[in-house]
Amino acid sequence: MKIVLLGYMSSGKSSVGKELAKHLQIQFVDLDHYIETKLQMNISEIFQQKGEIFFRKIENECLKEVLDNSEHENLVLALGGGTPCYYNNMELINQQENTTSFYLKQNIQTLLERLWEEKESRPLISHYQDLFGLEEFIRKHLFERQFFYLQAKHIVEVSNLNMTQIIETINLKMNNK
Ligand SMILES: Nc1ncnc2c1ncn2[C@@H]1O[C@H](COP(=O)(O)OP(=O)(O)O)[C@@H](O)[C@H]1O
Ligand SMILES: O=C(O)C1=C[C@@H](OP(=O)(O)O)[C@@H](O)[C@H](O)C1
Ligand SMILES: [Mg+2]
Repeated sequence: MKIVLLGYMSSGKSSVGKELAKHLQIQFVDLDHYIETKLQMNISEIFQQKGEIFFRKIENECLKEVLDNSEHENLVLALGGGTPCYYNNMELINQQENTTSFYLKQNIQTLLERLWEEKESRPLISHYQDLFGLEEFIRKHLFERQFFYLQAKHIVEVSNLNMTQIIETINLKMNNK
């Protein structure tokens, strides 16, 4: 079984993915980390030196590579926040056999607090100098992206859940289907 986690920046995809894979004792791949290893550059360097269009192309290629790799039969895959919104990435995920997807739906306030603390590592928002500007961006961006996120097979409202509860909820939803 392949489990794909998607959602907005800082919704918890990478952290939940790592814990979920540990819990299920299966392999974990973080798509951003996979790209960084492949290119020997971090995400910020890729955006700065190669641009976002290049990043989206590599992201699409790496997604296909991970999904098609027969060594990754059982896998938790954490996407980047933008992965579902480019190319036919959601179609690739939803058409993949033995694969299910979860949208980690987080509230704006938590996203804002986390992203304000961690904006330096995220090139799309690193230039924001005030909270109001960042909040306005997140609201508009999430509104645009939600269309793609809602194509996930399952939605997990993570706002009021701790890590253990998120993992429990994912397991429950997976076993009911
Ligand atoms: N369930 C959680 N409870 C508290 N903090 C969390 C939780 N999930 C993620 N975080 C924190 O939120 C930040 C963003 O998480 P991360 O996993 O990097 O999100 P994403 O991969 O979706 O961008 C990190 O600082 C992480 O420690
Ligand atoms: O939302 C996005 O477009 C991005 C999200 C990031 O991943 P996280 O969602 O893990 O921060 C990373 O892929 C890149 O900075 C672009
Ligand atoms: Mg991440």
